[in-house]
Amino acid sequence: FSFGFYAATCPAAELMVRSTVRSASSVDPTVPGKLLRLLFHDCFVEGCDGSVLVEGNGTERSDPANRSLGGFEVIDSAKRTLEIFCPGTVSCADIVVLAARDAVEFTGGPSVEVPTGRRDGKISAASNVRPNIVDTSFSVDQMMNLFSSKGLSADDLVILSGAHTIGSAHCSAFSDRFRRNPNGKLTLIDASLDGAYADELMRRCPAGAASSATVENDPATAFVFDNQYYRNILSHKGLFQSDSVLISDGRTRAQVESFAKDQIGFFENWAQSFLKLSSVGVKSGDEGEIRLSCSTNNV
Ligand code: HEM
Ligand SMILES: [Ca+2]
Ligand SMILES: [Ca+2]
Repeated sequence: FSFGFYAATCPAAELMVRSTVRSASSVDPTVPGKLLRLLFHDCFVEGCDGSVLVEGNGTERSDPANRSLGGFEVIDSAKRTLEIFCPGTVSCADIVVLAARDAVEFTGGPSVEVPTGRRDGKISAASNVRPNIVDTSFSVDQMMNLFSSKGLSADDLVILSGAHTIGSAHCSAFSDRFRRNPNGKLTLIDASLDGAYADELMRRCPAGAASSATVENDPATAFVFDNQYYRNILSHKGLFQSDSVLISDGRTRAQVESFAKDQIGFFENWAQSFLKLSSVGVKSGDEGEIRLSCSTNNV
């Protein structure tokens, strides 16, 4: 597990992932957000080992908490290219990390050099998902505990939550923060939410909205990786409860305020925290395997 792990065995590996991510993102601007979230959900369950990619009954990917993940076809497509030029060499776990790294860069975020050489895990169990993934209802304490179990700090929590500067969410992820009264008016259940913003969210997620309806995480600059997320939460327009609570806790509020004013500082910190996230529970050496297809374990 090191920088340039494929320099001898597949020198163009990072370039091939990059060009796959670039072309997929130019066709579909929702791709970067999906790829970035995929990394989070991979690394928090069994480490960054591609376990989230495996298809089938009872796998992580089949768990309801992972139903709204996307970007799998981009990973598969990069893997297909890599299998042509460097068969059996580049892990799916690395492709997930490289794709997330590129997604951030292509949307205007910092470029981060990442070590490679992660091996693909052989275990992917739906029952591992819920205990390891943060729910939007979590308190700052609960989030800090889960992050700390992955070797990540309270600062990492604030910094990595900045990922919500791109991408989108299904109505069900935040609809419990307000309620529509019979007269059509809104009652705030989560009083920390800006009323006008909640009205807008209710309009975008009307009763009987398709379950596929989505809202942008950061409506101001939805497709730009910037520090707008922190300004949103300071103005009580964090989309998830788990975003809003970051300013109600003394241990996280100062960081939010500082990143809201300082994009360069956010980018520098992002690079560090991204490296930490992408190193969680990495398998190397003779652990795991190099999958031939990202959606199935080798037979
Ligand atoms: C800290 C606790 C976190 C919670 C509670 C949380 C929760 C969520 C939820 C509920 C969604 C919406 C999913 C949907 O309905 O489609 C979402 C989207 C997203 N999350 Fe998080 N998240 C957290 C941290 C992170 C981290 C650490 C990252 C990456 C570093 C991340 C990246 C994203 C991205 C990019 C999206 C947009 C996905 C898309 O566009 O499809 N999140 N998150
Ligand atoms: Ca994993
Ligand atoms: Ca943004």
